[in-house]
Amino acid sequence: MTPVTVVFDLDGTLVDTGPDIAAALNHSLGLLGYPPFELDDVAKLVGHGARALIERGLQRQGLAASSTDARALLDKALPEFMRYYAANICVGSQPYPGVVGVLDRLAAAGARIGVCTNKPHALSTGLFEALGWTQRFHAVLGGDSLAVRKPDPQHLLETIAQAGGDRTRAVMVGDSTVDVDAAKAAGVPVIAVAFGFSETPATDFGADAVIEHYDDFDTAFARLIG
Ligand SMILES: O=C(O)COP(=O)(O)O
Ligand SMILES: [Mg+2]
Repeated sequence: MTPVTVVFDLDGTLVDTGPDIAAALNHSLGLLGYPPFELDDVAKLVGHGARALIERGLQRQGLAASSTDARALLDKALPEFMRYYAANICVGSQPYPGVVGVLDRLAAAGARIGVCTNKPHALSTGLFEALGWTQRFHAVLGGDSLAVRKPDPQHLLETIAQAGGDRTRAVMVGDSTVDVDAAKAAGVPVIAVAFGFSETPATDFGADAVIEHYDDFDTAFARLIG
């Protein structure tokens, strides 16, 4: 039988990366003279990749995203964000409680495991190296791996394919609307985690299941995959 494929989002789903994203954002915008953001505020800006994060950060500082000033500042801040974050990729980041057990159980059961993230690919693999997780995943597709990204379903479908799986035997796990929207458009059942980075409650995403903790993963997963 075709093996089951489980595709995880990264930020806010596998790993609480908030502290290191906040440090890199505050560093890069701090160099341009902006005051630091609180951790909770940064979490609300994450989900659409590094460029969007800085754009949204500048917006919160009162700069219209389309203005010439904002674009010039973005061009300065983005390389500095990437440099600082790559050098400090796993200082305060922590896997969510119970996630290692879930990954271990899925691997033991022969599942294909993929990561579909809007985080740049190099930062994603850098984080997995720092955590000693590189061998856990059959495919990792970042926000810059394809010409499209979540919520485009192709990002998820390509992750499933590269993991060696099949769309008809797959589940997506994510913390934001872009994850759920990509999964729905791809026709893949989706579990939303309620503990990630989202401005809106996970129960509003329209996911097939919502879990508050990875202790509840196995039950939700069994119900969806049959
Ligand atoms: O880095 C981001 O903006 C989003 O990353 P995610 O897709 O893993 O949540
Ligand atoms: Mg996420």
